[in-house]
Amino acid sequence: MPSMTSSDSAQRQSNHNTDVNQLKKLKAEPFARRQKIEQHRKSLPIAAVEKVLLEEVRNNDTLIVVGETGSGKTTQLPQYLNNGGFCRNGGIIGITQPRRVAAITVAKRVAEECGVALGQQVGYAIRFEDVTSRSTRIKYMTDGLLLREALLDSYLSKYSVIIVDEAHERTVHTDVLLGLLKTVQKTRSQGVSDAVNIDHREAKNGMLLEKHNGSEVASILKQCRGKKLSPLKIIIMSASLDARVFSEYFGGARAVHVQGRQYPVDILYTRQPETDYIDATLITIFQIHMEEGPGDVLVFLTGQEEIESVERLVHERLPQLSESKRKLLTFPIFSSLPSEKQMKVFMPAPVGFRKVILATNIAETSVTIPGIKYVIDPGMVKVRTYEASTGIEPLIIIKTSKAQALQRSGRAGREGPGKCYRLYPENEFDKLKDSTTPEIKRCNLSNVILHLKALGIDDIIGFDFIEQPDRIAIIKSMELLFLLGALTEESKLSDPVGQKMARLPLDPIYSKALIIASQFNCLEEMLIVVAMLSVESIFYAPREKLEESRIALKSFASPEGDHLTLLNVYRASEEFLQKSNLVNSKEKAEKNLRKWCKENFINSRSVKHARDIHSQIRRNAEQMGFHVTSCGDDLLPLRRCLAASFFLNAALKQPDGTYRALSSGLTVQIHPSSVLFRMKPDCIIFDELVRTNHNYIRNISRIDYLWLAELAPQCYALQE
Ligand SMILES: Nc1ncnc2c1ncn2[C@@H]1O[C@H](COP(=O)(O)OP(=O)(O)OP(=O)(O)O)[C@@H](O)[C@H]1O
Repeated sequence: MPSMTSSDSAQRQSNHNTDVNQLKKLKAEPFARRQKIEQHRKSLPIAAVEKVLLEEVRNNDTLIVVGETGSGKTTQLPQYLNNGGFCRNGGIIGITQPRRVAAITVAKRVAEECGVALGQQVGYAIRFEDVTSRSTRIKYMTDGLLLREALLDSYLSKYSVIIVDEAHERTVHTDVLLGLLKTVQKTRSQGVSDAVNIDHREAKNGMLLEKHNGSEVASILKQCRGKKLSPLKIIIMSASLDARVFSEYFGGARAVHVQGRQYPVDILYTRQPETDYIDATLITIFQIHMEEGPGDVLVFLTGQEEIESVERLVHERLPQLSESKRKLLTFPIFSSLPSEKQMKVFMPAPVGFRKVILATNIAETSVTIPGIKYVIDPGMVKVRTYEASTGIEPLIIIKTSKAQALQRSGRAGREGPGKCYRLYPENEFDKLKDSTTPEIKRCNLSNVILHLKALGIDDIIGFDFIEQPDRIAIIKSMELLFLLGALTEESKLSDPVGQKMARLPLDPIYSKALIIASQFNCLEEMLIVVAMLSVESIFYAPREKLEESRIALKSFASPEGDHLTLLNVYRASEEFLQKSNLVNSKEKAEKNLRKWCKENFINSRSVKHARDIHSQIRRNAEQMGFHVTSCGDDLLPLRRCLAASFFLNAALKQPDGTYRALSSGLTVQIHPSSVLFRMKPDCIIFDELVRTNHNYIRNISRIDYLWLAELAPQCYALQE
């Protein structure tokens, strides 16, 4: 054993001191952080009315809470309710958000505030991802997810309180959820009071529940007994809500206003309207960067393309600045970006750097992005619309509503005073619509109808929507469901096709594809195709390496089209990962896969996302009793199966090389990203139609024209 010299000993001593100090620091850090969080919580405007709010919820079954952005509604109210005893008897407080990113980030924040691990007392659930456990009491989720839960438990019996957050957004899911919650609340309180009465009588007469008239009451009562159903409390929440509409809908429900915002936000307008808002955005980014103090910038743009072009322009101009001023980093965030990549915007910028986040309206509500002090709002937003006559859903760019403008400015001023640059004159703001047209009035309703039917609500036109959707849109969507075999001629959910389609968390056409694939013995392949179609941008082609990326794509390309190409990519990536796993640790294998993807111009995050979706839908399919079998090397059944499910998106080549979509009669063109762009087969099916300056169709497969009449006789007949 080496002898210890005095200097060694001194070294050891100093090491020991460092260790102790580090330990102390480690222990002190969370403590200091917790103290800071506690102080922050107390300083929020909502903290002053905690007791009042609890009283209001106790006294009212439905409550509308309006409070300025950043006042603490989303993060605090669920915690108050939990501490106030609303989770007694195992009840859960569910909070719905219109967007995944909000559900995830808010849950993380609240778990931290509560000092618990995410997924324990505080968790979240979004489609394809459930981070909750038996001990979860505060659960953030998307509104769509709660709707799906209602299919399995129509009384939403595990929830004692449901908070519908950001209700002003009026997404189609929010609107359907409101109608559903209204019914559930009524049934549950009826059930509970009946249960009390009957229990009382039962005790007196020794009568058995089963003898009671009315099978519905009896079944509710069974649930009430088994699960101790309590009345459901509903809270509707937003910063920019017309409380009157919601109050009337819930029979005169009480509305409370939480006064005060945490920090002031200075709103600046332009003097003149801007002719080119992208250019104005760029100028404002650099103006802030050159003239304003520290703080990150959040820019609202309309979509991925705009975001990528602004990002490119920023990087082109950056080298023109002096070296010390080049410390500016850009981060994109849009909905088709995988969650892990979206989360990058929440990481602090390196010291000395300014972060510029280029976002769609995904970052508009509920989220707090640390460091944001400046918001740039050009006042535009991209929305999906629905043309019932052609059945297409074009995306158009329109002006935001006042409610959206307020939400956007509310993203500054969350950690300190902020500034919002609206790139239009002040008098333009006054002309904006108060709120956005509810999505239910401008979308394809087939999913909604399928869902309501599965919940046992057959009379769609008579359903108590907060605002009635267009009758023609309802009829068109029912027609689509009928042609897919989901509805019977009496407009009932068909058994088993419609029932199965409603249970799968997918668009009706994708669900249909899985159902047929299980009959065609190619479900294994179709699960992969559907998972790959559910993510965006599998391939990327950087401008400077266009030729290389084209060559890479060729090695996966199938002459039959994009669906089989996607299958090839998925399989090749799986094969690579499996081989790599044999000789490497899991982390190393994943790292190698990322490298492989990069070399092949494949978006590794999209492939990972597709893998996650694949395992989730495969689980769903197995739980539903589907047999997951493969068609092997002969992919003909898969192609026939695509024709049998996507038949409503069939198109025929015309002499000039464009296509005619058979169901809408529209002239469409193959998108340049398709492997069939040059081949142009005679008859094809496509996955989606995107309207830009052309009607582009994407994700296309070659089919045989005769298959249409054979596999979709309800739609097509052979001409004599
Ligand atoms: N992830 C986070 N990181 C840091 N601070 C946060 C985070 N989430 C919330 N906060 C802080 O808590 C405050 C209250 O946030 P909360 O989301 O509860 O407000 P809100 O009233 O629901 O606002 P909004 O209507 O904009 O959703 C924010 O202003 C911010 O200071």
